[in-house]
Amino acid sequence: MVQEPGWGQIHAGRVEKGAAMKTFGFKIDPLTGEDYYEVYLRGRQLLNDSHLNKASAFTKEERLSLGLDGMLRSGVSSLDTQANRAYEAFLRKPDDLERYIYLAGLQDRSETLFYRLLLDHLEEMVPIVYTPTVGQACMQMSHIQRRYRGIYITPDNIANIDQIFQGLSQPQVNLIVVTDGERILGLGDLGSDGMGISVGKVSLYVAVGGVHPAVCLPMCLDVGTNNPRLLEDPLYLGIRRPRLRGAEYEELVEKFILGVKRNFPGALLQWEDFAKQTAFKNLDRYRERILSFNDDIQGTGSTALAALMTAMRIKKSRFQDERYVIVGMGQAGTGIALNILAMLKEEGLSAEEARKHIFAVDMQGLLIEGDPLLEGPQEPLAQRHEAVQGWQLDDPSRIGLADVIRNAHPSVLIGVTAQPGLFSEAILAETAKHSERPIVLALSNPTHKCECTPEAVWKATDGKGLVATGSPFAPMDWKGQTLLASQCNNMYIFPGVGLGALVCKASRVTDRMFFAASRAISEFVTPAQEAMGLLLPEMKDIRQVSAAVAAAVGIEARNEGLGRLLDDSQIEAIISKAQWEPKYASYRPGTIRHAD
Ligand SMILES: O=C([O-])CC(=O)C(=O)O
Ligand SMILES: [Mg+2]
Repeated sequence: MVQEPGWGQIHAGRVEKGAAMKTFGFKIDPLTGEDYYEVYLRGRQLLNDSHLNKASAFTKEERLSLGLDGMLRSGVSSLDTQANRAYEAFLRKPDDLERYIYLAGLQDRSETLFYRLLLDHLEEMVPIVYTPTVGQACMQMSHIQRRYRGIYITPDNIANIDQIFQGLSQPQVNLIVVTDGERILGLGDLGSDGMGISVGKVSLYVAVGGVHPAVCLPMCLDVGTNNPRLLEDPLYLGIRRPRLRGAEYEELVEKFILGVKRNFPGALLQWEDFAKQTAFKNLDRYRERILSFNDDIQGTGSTALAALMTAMRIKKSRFQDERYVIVGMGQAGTGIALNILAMLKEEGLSAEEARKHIFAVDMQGLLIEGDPLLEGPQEPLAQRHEAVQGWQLDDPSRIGLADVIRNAHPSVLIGVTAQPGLFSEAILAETAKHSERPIVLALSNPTHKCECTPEAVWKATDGKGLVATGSPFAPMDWKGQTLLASQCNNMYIFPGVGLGALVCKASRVTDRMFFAASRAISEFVTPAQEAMGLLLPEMKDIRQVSAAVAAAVGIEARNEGLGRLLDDSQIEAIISKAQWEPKYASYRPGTIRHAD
């Protein structure tokens, strides 16, 4: 008789001493070399496990050997047929939020089927499980919550972090995406409703990067919220109190990091959607102590760098031939500006020379040395007083964007402000006066927050401007030619960086690895795509782009002495083998083992 483990048995039935029972293990048959999963669940529990459930795709043999007889309708569907059935259901949903809820439900039922469907309809579904609909879902998460996914750490349970991690049933954890929900996309503090963003990023790690879904863990540090809408909402499911701050917050983060290191040594941690100050502090404090990076600072910064690299190639110019204005010194703006600074230095400019090329504008106007509002990472981006002497200003108390355009003649405009229309007709016309082929990155999301449309740039520059935007825009015909604007989103970077760092066992994620990733992305853009104005690859190629990014990261890790010592072709081969494809593994019933 097949034994179905009950609760007590699950906790007593430990595969390793001190660990909860795993639901399955990755195995290879030594005789045949076949890969298979040794499955420890039976019957209804197997059907309820999203990593293992095949539903109608369980074969007749599996139904008998895994205690499923009678629990399924007799028809056996292939994964493709299941995906067709699921697509029909998806299309029946009336709006994007309902489509999100449907896909979340599907992911809870069968990860393999969810990822098959997502990969088959990537361009249609990425905007649902990810930006922009994931934002809408996070706004209402306590109202649409279905099954829980991932792990919530709170001030009340941080002391039990080891038990919590050891209670996970997945076979291993290699990748963690964590948020504290304080700055979700451009939507502000969403408390632990922000878990949706960790879940969405993990979905892209799997679909786009090819990381195995059973080794990923979305996490949320629920440390309260300062959002009155949530605090007053009777349905809100997070901790109902103001955010933990200062030493208490830092202590919790420290215990969290130590918990991750103790339980999952070698795992990669992605910081996601923290508020700016916390984001920089955590990155700085932990990047040498744990394999980690910040997606909003480094990920977005590197995607923008890739777009700029392509633009330079199209223009046949170097970074030092351009002058840059970056408006909005949040995480993305600062990350982009620091990357440009690094490229200028790589081209041989001194820090002082490089500084002269960058005009960073925030709330207070152009950043100038000595400004008491300057934050740590912004110091090398502030202009010297001499650089702006003699400028003609609209208002002598503040140097605004229009002043910078008129006096400094920048050829690259980067907006990360969430101020729609900031790059007005007048701004674009003035820019075009001094630069025949300006580069404009209007990165604010969603669409209605964009600093300008691609069309406005092409109108101001007679179709010569090079544009990328945060949200997707339709192509445009310009004098018989099709012009395109790329979507500049960190999804081009993080899945590949994560895959490369993990597979090549990097001990840290360095800035040079991000540069290598940016180069790999830019090199993926073909001359034909460049001719249409694309600065980044097309979404349909994103899985191969992620493999190229992963290989570039692995090679750079090796070169820096931080990763596996393999030659380039070996690295490419292990990356391509590592990319998980959504298809059903074969299962063999394993014996449920008990702790001694
Ligand atoms: O998730 C995205 O689309 C980009 C991102 O990291 C953010 O806006 O915070
Ligand atoms: Mg983010």
